[in-house]
Amino acid sequence: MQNFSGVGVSPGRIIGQIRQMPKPLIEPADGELRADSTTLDQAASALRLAAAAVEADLTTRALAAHGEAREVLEATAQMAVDPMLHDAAVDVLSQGRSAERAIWEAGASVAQMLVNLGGYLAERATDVLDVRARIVAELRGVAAPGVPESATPFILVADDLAPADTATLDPAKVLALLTAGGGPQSHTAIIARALGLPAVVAAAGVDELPGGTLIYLDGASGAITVDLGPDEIAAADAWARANATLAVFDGDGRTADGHRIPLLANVGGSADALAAAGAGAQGVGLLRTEFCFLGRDTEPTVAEQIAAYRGVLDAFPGKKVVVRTLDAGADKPLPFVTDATEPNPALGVRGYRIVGTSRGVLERQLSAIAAAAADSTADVWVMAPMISTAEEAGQFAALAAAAGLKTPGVMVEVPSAALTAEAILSHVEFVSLGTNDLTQYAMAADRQLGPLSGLNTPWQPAVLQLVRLTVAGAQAEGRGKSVGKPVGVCGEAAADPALAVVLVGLGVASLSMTARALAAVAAVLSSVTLAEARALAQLALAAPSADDARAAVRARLPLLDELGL
Ligand SMILES: C=C(OP(=O)(O)O)C(=O)O
Ligand SMILES: [Mg+2]
Repeated sequence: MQNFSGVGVSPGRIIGQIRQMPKPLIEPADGELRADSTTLDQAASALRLAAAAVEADLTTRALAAHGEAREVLEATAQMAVDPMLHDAAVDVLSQGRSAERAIWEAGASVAQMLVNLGGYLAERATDVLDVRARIVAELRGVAAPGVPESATPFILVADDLAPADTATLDPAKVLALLTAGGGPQSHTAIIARALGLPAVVAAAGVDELPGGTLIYLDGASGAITVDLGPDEIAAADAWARANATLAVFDGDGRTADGHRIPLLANVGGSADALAAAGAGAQGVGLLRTEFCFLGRDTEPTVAEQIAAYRGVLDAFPGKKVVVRTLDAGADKPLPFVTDATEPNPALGVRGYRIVGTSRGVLERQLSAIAAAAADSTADVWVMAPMISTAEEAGQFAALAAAAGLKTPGVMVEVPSAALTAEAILSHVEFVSLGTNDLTQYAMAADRQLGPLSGLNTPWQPAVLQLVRLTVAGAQAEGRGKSVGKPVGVCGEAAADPALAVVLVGLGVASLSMTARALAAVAAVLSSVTLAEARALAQLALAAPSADDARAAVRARLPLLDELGL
């Protein structure tokens, strides 16, 4: 059978059987009619049988689950045989519609009714829609939507994974992720790194592989091998051994000659923060506050915000925590601030820009951050996303000061900010490079698109130059002062151990990443002196292409191969 190649986005070499994520269910056509040969009674009983099968399946899964997951599955199982849903479907059936169309329409009207009732019941609307899709799949004899069930661990293969799919992944069951679509900064890639799962994206054709196929996946090189030999078995064994040594970070990021580089964590809420603290993170370099409120239709109250931020601060007493104000828009829309009709959301009202369109939201958020900080021993820094000009940085600093926050900073994730870093830093205390967006905007390549993954890498010469210019801007701003203002990195580039060394060589003062990457980055960083890191940075800057830069640096970091990174 043919081998495949994609873009490696989360390292790890693994052999396992694949399970295909079912294709998204297609809605039964509006007006789809029942076959003439099927009576109303026959259609109603087919519907009842399909619903009972869905109930049985969900109940079996509930029995194997624990805690909250069990309760959710039990409740969803009951929903499958809910008499109100069934009666509504029979009503539609009696108008001559097919069983699939009947349950589809009945599910929509029951879900709408729950939404109208509001509160807890409104939250059940998604369960009804999930159950309706499962019943349609059962009636059609195709696999139910969602992550497939399996008694044994497997490599999950999909076209691409949505945030809702990745949220239900069980890391004990899923060995690795492999997608035909998606890009290096897509949700699949970010979640894989956060869960520590090896992953390859943009491997065209893998979604056609038969379920159960045994494959070898290399999450660093992007290679997928279907014809396994002794080399693949040895590589997977070596990775399993090396991975065990990469499980611990001693909480002190430094180069071989003892130059300290704090290694911080990117988190989306208190659960992440607790895990990051457990993994030795020296603080939080990026709290993505929008992740605390994804899916909310309304602005969280100040009290709700204080509680969410306090949960993160409490995990890091006495340590630095950089709280980023809402970065809503583009790939992270929040209905209460995002205009869903924007023609070009990545270039739209995103991040800090909501200050001009959603009056008071930023001010209320800053006051919530200040209140949470006042109650905490954490060293709270506050940072604005999507800053394009020095004026915006100045306005943000003024708003932060008005809220009583002392350490304002901004992200450098738009090329204009990198080019004007000196002026920006005259207004704020620090900057943090968001290499995910900086790459997307420098290369004019949507960060979510697999076909553009060659452009969309922070190894691109243009992106490395923008990092260099940002550091140069900070140095110019600090000239004549006893201490300069720090430039950190909180984009995914910091989680790539080879690139982390280059960033340090370019003059970056701290690195923030998914907690899972801390140990690997710390190990590789401590294998080079600062002078060696600087030499590697020069090598990368001099390379004619992203691939050349990566290959030249990797060739001089033998530890990467030894550790399977
Ligand atoms: C860290 C970044 O922000 P986000 O990924 O949340 O857009 C970035 O753009 O690099
Ligand atoms: Mg960003």
